[in-house]
Order: sequence, then C-alpha cells, then structure tokens
Amino acid sequence: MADASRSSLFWWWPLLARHRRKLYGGLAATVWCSVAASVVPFWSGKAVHALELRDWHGSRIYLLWMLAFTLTAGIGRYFMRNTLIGLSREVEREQREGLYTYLLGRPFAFYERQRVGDLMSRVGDDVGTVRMATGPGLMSFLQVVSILPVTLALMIHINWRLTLAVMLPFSLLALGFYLIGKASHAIQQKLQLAFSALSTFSHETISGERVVQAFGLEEARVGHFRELSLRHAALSMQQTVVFSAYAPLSAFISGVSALVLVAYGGSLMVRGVLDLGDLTAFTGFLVALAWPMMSLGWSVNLFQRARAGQERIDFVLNSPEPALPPAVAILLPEQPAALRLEGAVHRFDSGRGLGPLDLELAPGDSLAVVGGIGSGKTLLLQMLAGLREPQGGRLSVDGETLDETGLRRHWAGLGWVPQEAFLFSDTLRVNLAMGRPEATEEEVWDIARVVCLDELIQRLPQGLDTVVGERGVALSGGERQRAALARALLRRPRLLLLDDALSAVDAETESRILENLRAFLGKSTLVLATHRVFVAETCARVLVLHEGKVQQLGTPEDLAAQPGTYARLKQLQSLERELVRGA
Ligand SMILES: Nc1ncnc2c1ncn2[C@@H]1O[C@H](COP(=O)(O)OP(=O)(O)OP(=O)(O)O)[C@@H](O)[C@H]1O
Repeated sequence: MADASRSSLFWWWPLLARHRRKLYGGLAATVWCSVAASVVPFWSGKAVHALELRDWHGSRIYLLWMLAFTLTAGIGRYFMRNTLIGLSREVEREQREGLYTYLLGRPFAFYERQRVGDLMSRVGDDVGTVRMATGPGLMSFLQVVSILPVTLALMIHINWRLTLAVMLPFSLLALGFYLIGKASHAIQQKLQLAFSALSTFSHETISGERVVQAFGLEEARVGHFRELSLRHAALSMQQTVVFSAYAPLSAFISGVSALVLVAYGGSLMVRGVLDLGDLTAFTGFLVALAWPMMSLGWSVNLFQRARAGQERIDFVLNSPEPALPPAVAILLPEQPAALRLEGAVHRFDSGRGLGPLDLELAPGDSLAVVGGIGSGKTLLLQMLAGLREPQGGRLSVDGETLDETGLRRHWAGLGWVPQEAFLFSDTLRVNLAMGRPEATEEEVWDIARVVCLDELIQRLPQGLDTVVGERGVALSGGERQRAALARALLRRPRLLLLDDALSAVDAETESRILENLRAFLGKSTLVLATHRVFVAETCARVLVLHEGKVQQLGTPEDLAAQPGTYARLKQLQSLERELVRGA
C-alpha cells in the first residue's frame, strides 16, 4: 500500500519534483495573472471615485490602468494554462510509461496474481485522475492561494473591518470543503475498485467471446455486467451527490458575503466611512474571489480522486516480486547451452507443481518430456527457460547459477515456443523476425520451409507482409503454432524449448517438421514437452513425469523395452496409428 509520505497532502510531489522548473514557471504565471486580476477592482474603485468627483481626466487614467491589468491578467492566464496543463500531460506520459515499463519488467509470478483488465484500468483511468489533479486541479488551487493574499491586502488597505466581515463566511467554506472531501475520497476509492472490476470483467468477456457465444452465456455475462455497471453507476451517483454540494455551498457563502457587503458596507458608506468607489472595489473583489473559491471545491475533489488513483497505482508498483534484470548487450557463446537442475522444486499452495527434481543436459542434448495432464511438463520447461525461479534447489546454465547477467544471457540464447502460440497484431514478417530483426529474407524463407509454412505464405495475397490480426487471429491454430516455432528457430537458439508446440498441427505435417528439425539437433540443446510418443522419439532421451516427479528417464528405445508408463503409452498410440492407417 501507499507509504506514509504518499498519503500526506503532498503525495504528488514526487511526480512533480522532476519538473520543478516548469512548475515554478507555472506558479509565476499564476501569481502574475492572479495579482493582475485582483488589482483590476482596485482601479475600478478608483475610477468610480474619480467619476463621483467629476474628475474626468483621473477617471480616464484609472480606466486605462484597468484595461492594462485586464490585458496583463489575460496574458498571464495564457502562460499559466500552457505551462501547468503541459506539465500535467508530461507527468501523465511519464507515469504511464513508468507503469508500462514496470509491468514489462515483472516476472511470471506477478502476472499470476494480476488481472489484465484491472492493470489496464490503472494504466488508463487511474493515471488520468492523477493528470487531472496535477493539471487543472493544481492550477485552480494555485490561483486561489495567489489571488487571496493580494485581494485581502487591497481589501484591508481600503477597510479592514469590512474585509473581516465579508471574509468571515468564507471560513465556513473551508470546513465544508474538508467534510465533503473526506466523504468524496472514501467513495472515490470504492468507485475506482468498481471501475476496475467492470473493466476486468468486460476485458475477459470480450477476450473469451467465442466461448461465451458457443456456450450461450451472453445473457448471464450481460446480467453480471449489468450488476457491476449498476454498482459503478450507484457509486458515481453517490459521488455526484457529494460533489454537487460544492457549488451550492460556494454560491451560498458568496451570497452571504455579498449580503454582508451590502448591509455593512452600505451602512459604512452612509456614515461616510467609505465612498462609492470603495464599495465598487469591494464588489469587484468579491466577484474576483467567487470563481476561484468555487473551483477550490472542484480541485479538492480532483485531489481526492487522484489520491485514490495514486494509491492504486502504488499498490501495483509496490508488488513484492523483484524486478527482472535489466537488458544488457550480450556476447553469446557459440556452443549450445548446458543445463543442470539440482533438487529444483516449485510447488503451489495446492501442493501441485514440480520437483524436487535433478536433471542434467549436456550441450546439444535433446530431451522429450512426457507425462499425463498436469504432470509438470510446462513448469519444467518454464524453469529451464529461467522464466520461473525454483523455490528450492537451483538451475545452472553452462556450469553457473544464474545471476542477473546470466539470466539475460540465457534468454538471449533461448528459443521458446509456449503451449499457446502468441502472435502480435502485425505482419507475419515482423512476427517471424521478432527474435532476430537482422535476419535476411532468405533466412526467413529457409525457416518457413523448415516449419512447412512456406506454402501458406505463398498463398497469402500479401505473402510475408500479411497482417495476422490480434493474437494471430487470422491464422489457424496449427499455422499460428508453426509461425511461433519459426520465430524461435530463426533466433538460432542455444536452447530450444517446445511446449507441446505442434499439438494443433496435423500428424503428416508434424512428421515433416520433426524430420526437418533433425537438422537442428546438436546445434541447439532441445527440450520438448509432448503427449505423443512418436514426437518424443525424435529426441535422444525421454523423461516421464508423474505428479511433478521423475518417473522414468532413458533413451526412447530403453524405455520402450521396459514395463512402465512410456511403454504403455507407446503401445496405445501405435495401436491408434495402425487403426487410423487402416481406416
Ligand atoms: N499458476 C498456477 N497456479 C496454481 N497451480 C498451477 C499453476 N500452474 C500450474 N499449476 C499446477 O501445477 C501442475 C503442473 O502444471 P503444468 O502446467 O506443468 O502441467 P502439464 O504437465 O504441462 O499439463 P498439460 O499436459 O495439461 O499441459 C498442475 O497440477 C497445475 O494445476
């Protein structure tokens, strides 16, 4: 949660500190514009007084001063808006980029605790509330604090008793704003949570729209969305009710103040203590004060909202997971990776998971990981990839435990094809060359041939420049998997990890790809997780996992010859293939 300094009134100072010069410039422009604006009533009073005395020349001079200060205030206001609104936009950009960079620097475990819709609402909505406070909110606040002393000084200069009388009602305003602000902050926190729940739910529903439609869940999902939306609307209404009190309270206080001015100011004039010019000036001062005082309520509300938003942003930024090591320039060794797991374990609260497990892979080794559903294949590959840190035991690569640079070096030489092939919404060319942007056209086509994607690319109207849609939606599951495999191979990885990477490819194409992959054996260390025995046979060794532990380990031939899970699987799948061939 936010630390103590963040929850103080100046929680946003760390965001502004970097922009001190701009802030001071904006502050100077605000003071300039406010001082100029507050002096205008003073000259208007003088002008009226001169008119009262039929001093036409004097009144013209005072009117010219009025014009000059009005113009000066206008110019100051222009600079104030440009500087402070510009500042808020910069703070917003920095905060958004900082949050985005932070998110991309989080390890696996972080994303298992977060929901995408919620994170998106923090990057969008919460950052937006902070911008509103650092821009328009801060501007209004600065206006009030700079207009008030000058106006007060001029008012006291004319008559301190009348000043005290007309300003007294304004002190009630501060109390009112404090109470409203407190209520508003509490509602705002709930409101932002409600918005986050709404955006998480809608993000999930839209992402899983095919499942929703296929299972006829539209009504149920719309119903739940309506509930969340109603809660959000109800809280928004509560917020509006509380917020609506600002304007009437300010207007009422201004009205009472005007009433005091007429009653008490009028009596002072009748008694000859004040002249008409003084009363006119006081009226001008109250008009000049009214708007900033009213907007003070609005800016206080913006601060409440922003503080709640910043607390939610800080909650993400203070997540307990350590950051990923920074990217550094890396010179990769030529030979394939050597890996060793010693007593490596990763278990979830449910007790399910992987290990303790020992495993050694020499450079150029190939290992197939076989096992039932949930036996730990993916976890093992994630651990070998350095994406999931062992909770106990250790992973060493090329004989060394992975430190920060070691991890980056490990990733630089990694070709990783996850179970769900993910493509970015760009062209096929960009997706394939993502791992090695300097790859030549020829190299891209060579790899496309290895994964049997060349024919498809030739058939596509824009060839390699075809846009594959969001997450590669324009390609079939098997095509997506082959593109993801090509992306990994094009990297010429030292370690190639394939997590059931060809499960959506038809058996014939899969055999062709496996045949082509043989050319890579020995050049990369290969670990592949699979449910298919004939895929496992591509590798020199097979590891059978059961409930996260090693059940069998040996060459495919040895395992096929001894009784056990592997032999049983092979028998079953061979029979299946015979049946398919016979059919
Ligand atoms: N993030 C997680 N939180 C909790 N449990 C998890 C998590 N990820 C995996 N598990 C559990 O760990 C076990 C191993 O999961 P893993 O994904 O490695 O299985 P797998 O062998 O790859 O399965 P499959 O063949 O279905 O892909 C499973 O029982 C799974 O439920």
